[in-house]
Amino acid sequence: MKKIILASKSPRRIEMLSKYFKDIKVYSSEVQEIVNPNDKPQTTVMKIAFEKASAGLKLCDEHGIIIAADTIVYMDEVMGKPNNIEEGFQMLKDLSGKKHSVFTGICIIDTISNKKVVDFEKTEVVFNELSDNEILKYLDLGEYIDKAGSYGIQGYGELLVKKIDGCYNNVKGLPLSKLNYLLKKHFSLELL
Ligand SMILES: Cc1cn([C@H]2C[C@H](O)[C@@H](COP(=O)(O)OP(=O)(O)OP(=O)(O)O)O2)c(=O)[nH]c1=O
Repeated sequence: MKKIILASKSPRRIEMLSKYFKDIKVYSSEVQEIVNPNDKPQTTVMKIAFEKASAGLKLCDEHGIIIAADTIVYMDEVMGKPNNIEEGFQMLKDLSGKKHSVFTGICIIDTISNKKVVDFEKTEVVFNELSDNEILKYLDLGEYIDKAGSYGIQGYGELLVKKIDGCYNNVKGLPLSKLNYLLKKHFSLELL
């Protein structure tokens, strides 16, 4: 069994992957997440996931399957992680009562064969109408800080969400079904 190497510091990604692979190796790949406004959102997340996996490849000193991902919220423009509470407030105000898309790019690299696969998943999310007071109460909980679009669907952010169409884990940052599909198809490996 090949070693699974996760090039991500995201606690959600570590937890989701650890459920299926007992002994994963984690490398925190610090890459500058550059967004070209002319790129489609799926191109943006695939490019960044590729950069993260490539940074992981440079850092790691053992062979295995490197997995990296990048998640953005998209509504007319890319929403990454907020830099401060004011940005968090503005993002949630913009998302209030509307539909947006969450894109996650995945990159998988086999360090021995050097095979590289990049793909993405998209989930549509509809938000409830949020009053300013509700937004402020949510921000006060602090969970917005390290999340694209300033919310976490897996946390108190569940109360902001009216409905979703697509993969739930994709919104959390790692579309496990798509990952399983890609591992099976390209690397003869599967989660179960
Ligand atoms: C929309 C949404 C995002 N997120 C998270 C998933 C991602 O971790 C994060 C977006 O940031 P990313 O840049 O994708 O990832 P990261 O910085 O957390 O980790 P790394 O670069 O080391 O891999 O937002 C949630 O946890 N829940 C949600 O509902």
